[in-house]
Formats: sequence, structure tokens, C-alpha cells
Amino acid sequence: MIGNSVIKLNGVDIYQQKHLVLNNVDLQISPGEFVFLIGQTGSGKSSLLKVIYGELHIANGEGQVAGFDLRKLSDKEIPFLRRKLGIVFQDFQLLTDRTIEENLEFVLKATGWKDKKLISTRILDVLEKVGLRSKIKKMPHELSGGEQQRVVIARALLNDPELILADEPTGNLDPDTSEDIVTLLKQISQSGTAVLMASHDYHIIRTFPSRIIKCEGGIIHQDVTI
Ligand SMILES: Nc1ncnc2c1ncn2[C@@H]1O[C@H](COP(=O)(O)OP(=O)(O)OP(=O)(O)O)[C@@H](O)[C@H]1O
Repeated sequence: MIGNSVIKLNGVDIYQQKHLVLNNVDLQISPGEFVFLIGQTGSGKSSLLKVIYGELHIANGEGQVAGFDLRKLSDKEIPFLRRKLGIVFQDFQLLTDRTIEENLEFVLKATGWKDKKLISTRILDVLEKVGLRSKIKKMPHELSGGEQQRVVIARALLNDPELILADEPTGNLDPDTSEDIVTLLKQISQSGTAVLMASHDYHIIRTFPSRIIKCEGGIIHQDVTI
């Protein structure tokens, strides 16, 4: 954490190839904050998220995320930054050929966990948090879309992240299930993990009054209302 921020960007320019997508971005997000990221298609939301998880480099300015300096981030360090982040996208991206338990075990082993007992306890802990302990032995296709998204959130929580980045996490879900997912993300933020959630869903955004930032016209607008 940087001072009291999980994300701190100052004067950052974000390019896709030679195209300046967002100009002079200032953004500060504190532990436990829940923030919606809105903006029209092509306005730069995904590009901003990519900067935060180290997929896009910053051209100018200063950027720190979960204690990592984005200007100095080497390719070797990116996996370590990602361990401090939980990433939740619209497509669930669960491995379809293995159970929920095996999906979670796969991520833990890939991030250096070795002790079998600790692995199984951690898996039960995160499934408990998302209310899916009873589904541990199921295959992804045996779960509903909302349940699969909960598993993805459980997966994002495995390494106890400082920040969850969610890019349209309710994009494939019906309205009630979407509300359940955002309720869960809100609860997670209340326990100290910051959440930055990109969304186009104004119904959801109105249902969960929160700080809103907006990409528009090549800049970020802070604390907007809709
Ligand atoms: N890999 C890429 N190469 C070149 N340009 C890109 C690339 N990815 C995105 N862009 C461009 O960058 C701009 C911002 O795109 P970005 O995906 O960040 O928008 P977005 O707000 O996330 O849109 P959406 O809501 O559709 O996901 C767009 O003009 C887009 O065409």
C-alpha cells in the first residue's frame, strides 16, 4: 500500500499503440473503497484497468498499485503485482475440464502454494465467502452463470488481494443475479479489499450508490453522478 492508497496515479498518459486513450490521469483509491468505472464503449475503461494490472505501460506520470511502481515494473515483477490483485472479467474463464476445487487448486499451485492442508483450507475459506462450499466437487457446467461468477470471485480472493478489478462482471447475468454479484463485491470491499468495477449497467450503478469515475473525451472525470 502507498500511504493510504491501493492505487495512486498522477499525471499518467495511457496509449494504445500510438493513440492517446486517456490523458493526464489522476486516480487514488483507498483500501476498502468500492468504485464504479463508467464510460462509453471505447472511452478507455479497459485500457485503464490494463495499466493497473501491468498489461499496458504508462508513458508519462507516476503510478503505484499495491506497492508496485508502474514506471519501474519489469516483466518479471508482473506476476507478483497480479498476486496482489484479484481479476474478475465478464467471461468466467474457469477451466471446464476440472472441478471447482481443482480450478482453485490450480491457481494456488501456480502461485507457489505447496502445503496440501493449507491449500484445502484456503479453498474452503474462499468458497465459504462466496456461499458455495457445497459446490466444491461440481464441474463448472453444473453451476449457473451466477454461481460460476461467484467461483471466479472466490478465485480472485485466493491470494488475499488488496484490490479486485472487475471488468463488466455482471455482463452475462440476469438482473437479480447481477445484484447478488455486486452485493458480494460490496461485502468484500467492506472487509478491506478495494474494488474497482467497470460497468455499463446504470440500473446496477443506481442500486448500489458508490463513488463513480468516468472515462470521457480522453480524460477521467472524478466523482461523477448519474
Ligand atoms: N490492442 C489495441 N490496439 C490498438 N488500439 C486499441 C487496443 N485496445 C483498445 N484500443 C483502442 O483504445 C481505445 C479505448 O479502448 P478500451 O478497450 O480501453 O475502451 P473501453 O472503454 O474499455 O470500451 P468497452 O466498453 O467497449 O470495453 C479505443 O479507441 C480502442 O479502439
